Amino acid sequence: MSDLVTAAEVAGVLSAAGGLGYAKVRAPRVWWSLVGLPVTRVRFALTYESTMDVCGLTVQPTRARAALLRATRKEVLPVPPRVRRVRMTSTGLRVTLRLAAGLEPADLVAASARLRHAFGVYSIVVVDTKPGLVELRMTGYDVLRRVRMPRILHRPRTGGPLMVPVALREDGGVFVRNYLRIPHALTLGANQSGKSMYQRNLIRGLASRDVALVGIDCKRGVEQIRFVSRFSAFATDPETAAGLLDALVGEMEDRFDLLSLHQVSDLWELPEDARPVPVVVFVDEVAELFLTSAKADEDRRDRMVKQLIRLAQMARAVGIYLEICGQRFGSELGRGATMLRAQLTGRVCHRVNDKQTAEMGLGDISPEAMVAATQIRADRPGLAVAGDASGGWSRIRTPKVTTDETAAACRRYAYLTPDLPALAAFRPPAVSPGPGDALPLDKSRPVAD
Ligand SMILES: Nc1ncnc2c1ncn2[C@@H]1O[C@H](COP(=O)(O)OP(=O)(O)OP(=O)(O)O)[C@@H](O)[C@H]1O
Repeated sequence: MSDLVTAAEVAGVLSAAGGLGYAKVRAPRVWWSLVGLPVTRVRFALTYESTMDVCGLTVQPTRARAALLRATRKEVLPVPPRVRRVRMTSTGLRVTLRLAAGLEPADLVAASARLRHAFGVYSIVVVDTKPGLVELRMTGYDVLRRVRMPRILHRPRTGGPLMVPVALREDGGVFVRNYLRIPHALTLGANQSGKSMYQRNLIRGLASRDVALVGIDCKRGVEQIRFVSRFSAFATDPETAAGLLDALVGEMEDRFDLLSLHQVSDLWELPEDARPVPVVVFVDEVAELFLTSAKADEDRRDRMVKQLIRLAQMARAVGIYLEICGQRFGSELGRGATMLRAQLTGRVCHRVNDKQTAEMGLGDISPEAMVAATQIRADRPGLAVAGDASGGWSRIRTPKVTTDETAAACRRYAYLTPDLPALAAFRPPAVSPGPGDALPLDKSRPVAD
C-alpha cells in the first residue's frame, strides 16, 4: 500500500514538475505567477541588503542614525536605499526605493546588470520617478518573445482619442503613442525589421477614433492601399504627394485662422462644436519622397521638404500630426532632411544595418538607446527601441497584426472617415472588398463593437 502511495506521489510530483517546465516555455506568464514571482519575492526579501552592499549601492548612515545605533549597541553598517514599496505584477516585480543621500539614479542604472543576476530576473529597468525616488522595474521573463497586449486594450477607443496602445515594453508595461505629448514621430529600420507592422498597429488603433487619417506611400501604395477605406486622403507618387502636402499646409493655415477667430492658441481650447478633427499623416518610406532621378525633380523635392518642415514646426497646435517611416533619414536625403528629423521628437528604431542609422534615430536621445538598437537580432522582427526628446527610452515590440486584420478594421470604421474639403482632391475612391476583408464596406451605418 505504502509503495502504491509513493508511486502515486512520485507520479504527481513528476507531472506537476513537467507541467511547470512546459508552462515556463509555452506559458511564461502562468509560470511566473505560480513559481517565479514567489521565489523572486522571497529571494529579494532575504538578499536585498547584502546584494546592495556588494553592488556598491550602500552609503554610510547619517551621524544621527550612527549615534542611535551606537547608543543601542548595534553595529554601524552602511545602509542601502530604503524599500518604500514592492508591487507584484503578472510580468515582474516593481520596487520603489528611496535613495540614500549620496546615491543617484545613474548608480542603480550602472549596477542594473549585476542586480538582474543577483535577483534572478530577466531584466531590470531603472526609472527615475520623483526626486529622491526610483523604481526598479523587474521583468521575470522575456515578455517580448511572444507579445500579448493586455485584454482591455483590445477594446476600441481605449485611452483618449489620440492615445494609441501600440506595443509592449520590455518591463511589461504598454507603449502608448500619445500624439498630444509627442506630436510627430520617426520610425526607422532595415528591410524586414517591422516598420510596416508598427504603422499597421497604429492605423488599426486609430481607425476606431475620431481622427482623419492621411496616407502617403510612394511605393505605388503597396503598403497602405488596403487601408484606404479609412483614409481621408491618399497619395501614391511624389507628384500627388507634393500636392497633398500643399493641401495639408493650406488646411493648417485655415485652422490657424480659426484659432485666431476664437482667440485661442491650441485646437483643444476651441469649443467642441467648432473644433476640426485631428489629422494623422502616415508617410511610408520617406526616401521615396525625397530621392530624385532628374534635376527637374529637385525643385519639387525641396518644396516637399519645406512643407514637411512647416507642418512639423507648426501643425501640432492645429491638430495635424506626422508619422514618418523610413529605412534611413539623414543628410543623404537632401537639404532640410536633418532639420526635419530634429522636429520629429518621437523615435522608434527597429533593427538597423549600420551604426549610423541607429545614430540618426537615437543619437540625439541617448547613447545607450543607440547601442540597444544596434543589438536587435534579425530573428526578432518588430522589436525596436523607442525614445523621445526627454531622453527616456525603452525596448518595445508590437503584437503581430496582419494586413487583413488592419484592412478589416479600416472597413469596419470607414463610416468615421471625415470629409476634409481642403483634401477632397486626394480622397481615395471607395474600394471593393479585398480577399481578407470579412466585413462589408458600409459608410453609413456604425457597426457595434
Ligand atoms: N512584432 C512582430 N512580431 C512578429 N513578427 C513580426 C513583427 N513585426 C514584423 N514581423 C514580421 O517580420 C516581417 C517584416 O515585417 P514588416 O513588413 O513590418 O517589415 P518592414 O521593416 O516594413 O520591411 P520592408 O522595409 O521590407 O517593407 C513580416 O513577415 C512580419 O510578419
